[in-house]
Amino acid sequence: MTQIVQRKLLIDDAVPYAQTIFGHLGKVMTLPGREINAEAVKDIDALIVRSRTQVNAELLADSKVSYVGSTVVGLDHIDQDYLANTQRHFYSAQGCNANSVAEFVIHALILLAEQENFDISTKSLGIIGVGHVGKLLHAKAQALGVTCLLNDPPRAKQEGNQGFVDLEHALQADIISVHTPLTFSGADKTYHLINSEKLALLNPQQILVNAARGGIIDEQALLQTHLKAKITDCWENEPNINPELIEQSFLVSPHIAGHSFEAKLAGSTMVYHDLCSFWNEPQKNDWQQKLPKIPKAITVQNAENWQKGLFYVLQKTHLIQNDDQAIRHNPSNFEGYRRNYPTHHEWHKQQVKVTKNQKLNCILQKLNFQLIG
Ligand SMILES: NC(=O)c1ccc[n+]([C@@H]2O[C@H](COP(=O)([O-])OP(=O)(O)OC[C@H]3O[C@@H](n4cnc5c(N)ncnc54)[C@H](O)[C@@H]3O)[C@@H](O)[C@H]2O)c1
Ligand SMILES: O=C(O)[C@H](O)[C@H](O)COP(=O)(O)O
Repeated sequence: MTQIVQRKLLIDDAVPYAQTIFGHLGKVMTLPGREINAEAVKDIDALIVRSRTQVNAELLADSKVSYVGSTVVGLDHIDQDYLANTQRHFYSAQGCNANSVAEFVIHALILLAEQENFDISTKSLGIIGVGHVGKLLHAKAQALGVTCLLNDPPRAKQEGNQGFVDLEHALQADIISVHTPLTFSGADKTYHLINSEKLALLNPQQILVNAARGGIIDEQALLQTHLKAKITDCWENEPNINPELIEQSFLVSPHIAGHSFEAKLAGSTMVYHDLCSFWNEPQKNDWQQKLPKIPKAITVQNAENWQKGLFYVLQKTHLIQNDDQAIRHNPSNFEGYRRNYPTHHEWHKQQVKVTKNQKLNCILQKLNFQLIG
């Protein structure tokens, strides 16, 4: 009689619904991403990580892992050459959290606009890196009437310069938001892309957002740069973040821009589908019926203007100030807060009932809210 050997999966315990989604494929074990080590993966067939596990020879050399899935987008923690050279299958959920990040950036900017009393539609936005996140941010910013300057040399080389500007030009925008990967080599490497020389081009009226990766902006140089506002979701040396940058930032958060419920679930689902096909197993999607219901509708009444109405709606979907407060006075809470991050939903899941303000209706529609009655 042939004995069926059950496959073993080790999954970062921050992957939502790990057991529910992957359970039928084998024995599921979970560990915090930072605790996944060579000993833990020795006997594992499929390793599924987020961003906190360094996946390289040191981790995998003594293991039988043949499949590595990443339910996030950044690749700076994965030695892809090693995986390819050792014939290990690798898949990452590219694009899974792009909408979450784009929504986070727009929300942060509307919060700033309301607190500083300016009209966002009068501002220009320089988007550095126009991939999954950058494209969605561009579309949402355009919906608000914001003029965008797009910088993406790798795309410009492939597609032609039309529609793109160089970095120095993009850095002239009122607001600059960085959305490149963190890379350390090649013609377009991004490590300290925004260095002291580039920061010296900025003036005290500009706003700089980093929801991409710590290290793309030179943090030491940033600390010497006076700006209207710094919005910091990604940091050098996470989770040991720089208290001075906290103090200097208008809004801080513990690397959660991509942490909407839908984004996390999309990451898990994309890896699950890939693993099913790698193991030639049929997909089971019945777990989707167990997901939480859509949040209740938001009603906007008598908004003074479209920006105030939009701000009201955004705050009902997600109080991003809570993310700030969670670490501002207690930076050691960085990792704990993001690991137990409160659920919030993306705008396309949210019903909104608006009265009278046609412009607000139109903008909410362009931002993919569900307008009712
Ligand atoms: N804060 C978060 O929670 C969060 C969530 C998702 C992604 N991220 C980070 O954001 C990055 C972007 O995500 P994405 O899904 O848009 O990735 P993507 O690969 O779809 O897009 C990245 C874009 O950056 C461009 N690029 C590369 N080098 C560049 C350079 N030197 N200058 C300008 N552009 C350059 C690429 O050509 C590409 O178009 C990820 O690599 C990840 O590190 C952070
Ligand atoms: O790279 C990404 O996709 C994002 O930065 C993502 O939010 C990181 O996820 P983490 O494992 O750190 O929660």
